[in-house]
Order: sequence, then C-alpha cells, then structure tokens
Amino acid sequence: MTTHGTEWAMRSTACFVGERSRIHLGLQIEEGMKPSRPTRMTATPDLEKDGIVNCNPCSFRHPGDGQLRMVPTPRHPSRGPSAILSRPPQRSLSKFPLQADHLSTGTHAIAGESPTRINTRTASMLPRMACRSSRGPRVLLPFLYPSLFGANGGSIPRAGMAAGKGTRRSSTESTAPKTDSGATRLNPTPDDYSMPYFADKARLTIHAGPGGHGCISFLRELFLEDGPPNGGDGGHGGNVYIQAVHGETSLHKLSRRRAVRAERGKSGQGSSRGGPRGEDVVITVPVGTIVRELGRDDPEAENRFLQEREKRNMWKRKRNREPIPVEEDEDGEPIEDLTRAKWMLYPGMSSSDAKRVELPKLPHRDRILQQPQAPLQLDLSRPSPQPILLVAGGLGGLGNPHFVTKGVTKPMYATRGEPAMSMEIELELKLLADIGLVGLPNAGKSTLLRALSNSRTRVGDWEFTTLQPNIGTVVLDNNKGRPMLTSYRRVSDRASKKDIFSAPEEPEPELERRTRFTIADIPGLIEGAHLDKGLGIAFLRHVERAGVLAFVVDLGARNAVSALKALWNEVGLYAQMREEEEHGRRRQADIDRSAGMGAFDSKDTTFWPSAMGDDYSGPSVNAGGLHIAGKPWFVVATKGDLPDTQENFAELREYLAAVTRGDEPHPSGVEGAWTEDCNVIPVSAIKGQGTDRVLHWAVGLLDG
Ligand SMILES: Nc1nc2c(ncn2[C@@H]2O[C@H](COP(=O)(O)OP(=O)(O)OP(=O)(O)O)[C@@H](O)[C@H]2O)c(=O)[nH]1
Ligand SMILES: [Mg+2]
Repeated sequence: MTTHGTEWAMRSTACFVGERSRIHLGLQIEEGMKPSRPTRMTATPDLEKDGIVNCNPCSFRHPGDGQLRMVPTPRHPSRGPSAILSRPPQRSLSKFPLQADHLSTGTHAIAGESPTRINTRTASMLPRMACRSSRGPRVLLPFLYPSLFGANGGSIPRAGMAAGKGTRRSSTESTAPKTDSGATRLNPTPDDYSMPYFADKARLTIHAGPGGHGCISFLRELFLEDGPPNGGDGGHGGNVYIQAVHGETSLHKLSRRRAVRAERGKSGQGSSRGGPRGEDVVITVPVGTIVRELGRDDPEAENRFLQEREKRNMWKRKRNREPIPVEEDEDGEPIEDLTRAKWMLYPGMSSSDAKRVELPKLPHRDRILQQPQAPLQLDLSRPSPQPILLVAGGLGGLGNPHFVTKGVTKPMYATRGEPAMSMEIELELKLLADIGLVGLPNAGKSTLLRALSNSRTRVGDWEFTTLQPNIGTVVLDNNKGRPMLTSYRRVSDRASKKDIFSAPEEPEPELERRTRFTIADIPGLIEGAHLDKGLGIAFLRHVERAGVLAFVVDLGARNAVSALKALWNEVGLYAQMREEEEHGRRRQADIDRSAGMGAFDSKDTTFWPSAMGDDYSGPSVNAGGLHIAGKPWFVVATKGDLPDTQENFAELREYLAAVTRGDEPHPSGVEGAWTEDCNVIPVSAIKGQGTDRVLHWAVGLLDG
C-alpha cells in the first residue's frame, strides 16, 4: 500500500458539567485492516455555561491513508460521545481554519457512550454531525442514537420541550396529532423523549468544620504597656445538615462529589474580638432518600475515651504500687500528654518556659448540638420541615481572659478549637410513587405511562429502552382533559372522642382528598434478573415502597400467565434479598453496639453505636418477602389491539380468578400474600384504549 501524509483536524464536543479538566481522547488510526497504536491527544476545553465544552481544535499529521476512529479512553470511559475528525481540504496545516464547513468533506466518527449519560444538548448536536458523514466507519450504533439513522432523523429535544408541551391532554386520548412520519404522542419516534440526569446512589464523606482557636493577647496602649488579657474566643465550626425537599428528584449531583465540608470557625483575635463561626452546609436530597452511616471519625470522642482509659490505668497502678511507664511513640519520643495538646501557648515563650508552664484544668463545656448517635440511619420518606443534623462542628477555643485567676493574672495560654468530626455516609434513593409498573422488557410499560400521564419517557421497539426510572404524575380534577376521579388519601388514624363515657369506638381514619398520584416506570425485568441478568433487579427499589403494583404483560409476546409468574418470582426474590440485607445490617449494628459498650464503660453514648435510629423503617426482617407480596396488585394486559391475543387474555383472566378464589397459590409463592381481588385489565396503550379503567382500578386499590 502506498502511504502518503494526510493532515487531519479534530474538534471535540463533550459533556463536562462543572469540571475544569483536560479531556483525554484516545485516537486509534487504522491503516486498512491493521489498526496502528492508539494515540493519546489532550485538549483543554473552554467551559461554556451549561456543561458543554468545545475542545480547542487540534490538528496532526499521520503518514497513512487509513481510517481514523475515536475510542473512549480508560480515564473517561463514559464521557464525551463526540469528536469530529476531518480531513481538511488544504495540505498546509497552518492554513486551514477549523470551521464547521470543512468538516463536510472529511471522514468523521463519533465514539458512542452509554445512552443513560448522554446530555440532551450534546445529543441534539449529533444529528448535525451525522448528516455531514460521507464515508468512514459508523461507530455510533443506530441502537444508541436512533435519531441519527431514523426516518425523520430529527434532533433529540431537550427535557421539557415536549411535542405538544403546554397542551392539556386527555388520559385516554387516541387521536394525538400525527407528524409526517405517522408518529403520535403514544407511538412516538424513538428520539421523542426527555431523559433527565438520574442517580439513585451516592457515597459521601462529610466533614464538619473544626473550631477556631482562642487568642492569647494583652491590652497594649500608649500609657499601658502591660495591660490585661484580651484574647477573643475562636468561632465554632460549621455543621452539616441534610434535608429532604420536594424540588430534588435525583442524587446525581451528590454522586459526583466525594466530600462535603462545612467551614471552619475563625480564630479569635486581640481586643476581645471573637472569631466568626463557620458556615453550615445543608445537603438537599429528594424525598425518599435513605441515609446510612458507614463509619465516622470523631477525634473528640476518641480523646475522651483515651483519657478515661489512661485515668483508670493510673489509678490501678497506684493501687498496686506499680511504676507509671512513660508512653513512647514509634521513634522513642515520649507521647505528648493528650490534655496538653489542647492548649496553645504564647508564641513568644521560650521552650524552657513552655515546658515549665502549669496549665489549668480544661474547663467543662456544654455542647449546644450533640453529635447524632451512631450508626446514623435516616429514612427521609417525607419532606423534612427542618434540616437534620449529620455532624456538628467543633467548639471554638477559649481566649486567654477565661483563665485569669487570683494567682495568674496574665495567662499566656488559650485553648485550641476542637477538631472536626467526619462521617462517611451512603445515600440511597427509593423513589416514592403510588403505583409501580413492573414488566418484562418491551411489554409496553413506558407507552402505558405516557397514556396515563403527561410523561415523555422513551418508547422504542427494542428491549431495555428504559434505562432509568421515570415518574409520571396523574392529576385528578374536573378540569378539561384530566381524569375525573374522586379519591381520598389516608392521612392518619385518629380515635373518636365524642363522648368519654360511651364505649370506645373504632378509630376513624383521617382522609384527605387526593388531587394527584404518581406512577413509576422502571427498566424491564427478565427471568434471572436476580442473578444480575439484563439490568438486574436493583431498580425494584423504586417500586418497593409503592402503594400498589401494576404488572404489565404483553399479550402479543408469550404466554401471559408464565410471564406474570416469572415477574413475581423476581419480585419475591428481591423482597427476600432486601429483608436478608436488612437483617444483616441490624445484626451488625447490635454487634457493634455490644462490642463498643464492652470496651468503653462510660455513660457517653455519642461515640459508640447505639440502637438503630428511630426514624429508620426498613422492611421487617424474616417476613419472607411479604413487605412487597403483601401489597395490592393487578395486571395490565397490553397490546390488546394485536390479533389473536384473546386466548392468551382469557387464560390469564382464568388464572387470576383462581388465585383470588384461593384455588391457585399467589404467583410469588409467598404465604399470606395479597390475593383479595386479582384483576386483569386489557388495554391498548398505543391507542389509548382501556387506560381509564386502569386509572379507576388503581385509585380504588390506593384508597383501600
Ligand atoms: N400494538 C401495540 N403496540 C404497543 C402497545 N404498547 C406499546 N407498544 C409498542 O411496544 C414497543 C415497546 O413499548 P415500550 O413502551 O417502550 O415498552 P417497555 O415495556 O417500556 O420497554 P422497556 O423500556 O424496554 O422495558 C413500542 O414499539 C410500542 O410502540 C400497544 O398497546 N399495542
Ligand atoms: Mg420502557
């Protein structure tokens, strides 16, 4: 093969939110069939407002006539779907300006990334890049970016820019406006969707602010050279709080962070000026977040513990008349007295004076905020009216005026600020929806969600179209185009107090009119999902707390009864796994607590693990999966419009009637599971037929 030098230019657009880093792009150059060694290229991005960066264009020369292909680098494997490689028309590298027009003549390739991460703005630029393609390998699969290869090839719209946004729509609407390609709202093109960022797990280390140091200072004036002490106190360190709020929907912002730090308290100053306290930090999380402590580092509590142990040992040795050994560190140096380390001495003091100085007893100080008991467990299933304390900041040190006594009128010492506590926490979001849709992939869950609500979840005729949970809200009122349903939500049970002498009556539930309810659509489950097949069963956590489960089965695909049994099997196994996990966690907490109490015989309970936090309400252990199987459920049989589905439907209805009668066991096999009224509703979600019945039935089950 004859080789001649070819100039190439590269432009790259990648999604980087809030990061000022360098982009590393791997570049693999293929000459014929033999790929040459990958070349690393680094470009410094210009950060734009919205997290889209345009790399500085760079150019290079390659002595081959092969194809050029972008490959994701190991450092950023999931980032940056886009880079454009172009062969410029001119030979001279210095001459060509890297304009978009030049790209039309070149080979281009785009390294794909997981569609879950794709930024809609970046995605909207992809079709523009694709249409410039003339030759070269199409690395971008039609599966990942169907919009580039689809019939209408439109751009992916941004979240909230729905086709028909702002128009109210009936839940049973079947004649939605059609586009040129024949797509409707319920049968959209694969690119007609919105996919906000989503993460349901995050791990953080939170650091409270350490306290500022007290100040050693003395009044100095023109005719008063040796005035009284006037050192200010140090400010307290900032605290870290957590608060569940309605506006948040995902943990993706927190999942990108490693640590959260509150500000440290400022040190005190002369003229009795106290240091300002450090600023607090409030972490806002979505409602439905569970917070678990993984570990903590509390130097103050550790110090207290060590001091108490030292005191006990001294007392024991004195009683037995044993010599008191000087503790030494690894280098043979005597370990500094723990209490002495809490003091600051006047900087102008000589070292011999510093050794001789007699320090007073540390004053006892009451904390305004106690550190939460370990291990911290919070279930933020309701919006928190007030921020909840996670770690409290260290106390500020005391200035030297605090230590004035009759004998010591000019104390040359002050106390240091307390060191800060840090805690490692795990956040897990379990979306709180009233109805959870569970089904095999491609069963029509997302289409059903679109038909029931105004959701713009992605629909496509392939498995695993949905890769993250979606929540749709059904607004119930008598406004035009919305379902007219009267539903009541149980707020609390309250005992009737009409007449104290009459016999006690049944408690009356306090009801509140329901104006809306939510439906969660999760990625499809396949048989063996509990063995991590498909996308696994972890997404079931988002329907675990739903009031009602709706099993979506496709009448046109396979035997509906076996599909339902397979789904229940996975759900039952998930429920059991969750209960075992919870059991293990509680046992570990008990072990930690008993071990801690044995080692540390003190009334102070702030350091050692105590009982599980009262707020935490995980599934009851050893219930055999009943916390999910005990929920009311029903089946939605979709794709009823397809031919020859009647028989499948009739068989499913027969089976469910037998389950309700008790002739057949619950499909999960869990003893005592809910079988009061197992119903199946046939629908054609794509035509919006039968969906009103689904709403009525779901609301009936929700109301109990
Ligand atoms: N004929 C017909 N097709 C339907 C119906 N509901 C959904 N479909 C089609 O079935 C395909 C899959 O629909 P989706 O709603 O994406 O299915 P899904 O269950 O969300 O799929 P995953 O997200 O992959 O789990 C799409 O092509 C829909 O147009 C229906 O009632 N009738
Ligand atoms: Mg879906």
